[in-house]
Amino acid sequence: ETGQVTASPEQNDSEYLSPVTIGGQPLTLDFDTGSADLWVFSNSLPSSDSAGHVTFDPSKSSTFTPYSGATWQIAYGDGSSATGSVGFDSVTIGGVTVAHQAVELADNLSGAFVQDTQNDGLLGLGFSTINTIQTQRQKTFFENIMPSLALPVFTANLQADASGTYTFGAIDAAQYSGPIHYTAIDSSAGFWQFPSPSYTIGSNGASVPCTTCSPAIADTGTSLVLLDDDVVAAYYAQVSGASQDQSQGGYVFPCSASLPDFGVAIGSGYTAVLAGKEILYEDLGGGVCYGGLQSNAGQGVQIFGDVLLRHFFAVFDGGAKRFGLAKKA
Ligand SMILES: N[C@H]1[C@H](O)[C@@H](Sc2ccccc2)[C@@H]2OC[C@H]1O2
Repeated sequence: ETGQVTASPEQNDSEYLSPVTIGGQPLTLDFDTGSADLWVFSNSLPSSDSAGHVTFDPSKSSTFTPYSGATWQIAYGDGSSATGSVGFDSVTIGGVTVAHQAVELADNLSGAFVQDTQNDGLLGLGFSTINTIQTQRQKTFFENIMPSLALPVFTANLQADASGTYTFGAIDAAQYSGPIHYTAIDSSAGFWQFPSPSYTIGSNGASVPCTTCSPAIADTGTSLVLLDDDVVAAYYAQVSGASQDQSQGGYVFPCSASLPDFGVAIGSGYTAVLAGKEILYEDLGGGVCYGGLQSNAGQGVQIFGDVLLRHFFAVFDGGAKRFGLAKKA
């Protein structure tokens, strides 16, 4: 079987939200290849937290079964966090159903989630080695559905400022052109992780070997591209007027600045290049713009988020444990 759903951008393409049905209840979730928990706003949240969100009410689902005693607690790379209880229910995405999916019900959330009222929760598409359910971690939607899919894959075709697509079980030839450039992934840390041993700056920029560069992860739930400090410093050294602005939390530059192209190695065989203009992430006003490339604050991993992914067709191959990028159709 195969399934397909829309991926709708929030402001600045900061995240993408997709329709999911849980126990017959429609919710809008943020599909996140950088985590492995499926959690939803639930009616057990204080109304001050759930105001503006759609909440899942297990008592209204005829197929929900509590997982008594199980709990979960997650802390994300951006400092957000959530905790709660667990049950099992039927989860359908684009016509594809897992009958007995672990569904995590939030009963406590950090502010960023509360304020993000279009977002009713997250659907983790990472590897369940990092699922936070205790005392027994549970599988992701993709891991559960994989054996039933025509192909053990899902693809992300996110768009810049437009509605895109997640597809499960097929690599839709209508969505890309030319070859898909694959790299093997190492899932041992729970991510779609691969080496990124070089980068390029400028059109026809020479490839700069970076043997000490941190490995990269493909993370649909991260807005920006977060790079090792020396890489991001090398880029903005080529942008006149660029500076690190503590109050804005990163590199800013004059909106009129000329931005060089930037390419990152996807494994050792392919460099994904972003045009300079695609590096302008947000106009902060007053002629100051915020960059889509920022520091990973020494996290030891480079995070290739939506600023990169929205310019490519991305293949997450759970069968062959590989990640691939292609040009969009
Ligand atoms: N994988 C990512 C995850 O999806 C988000 S969680 C999130 C927080 C607030 C609003 C929306 C989502 C967080 O930022 C980077 C990393 O952690």
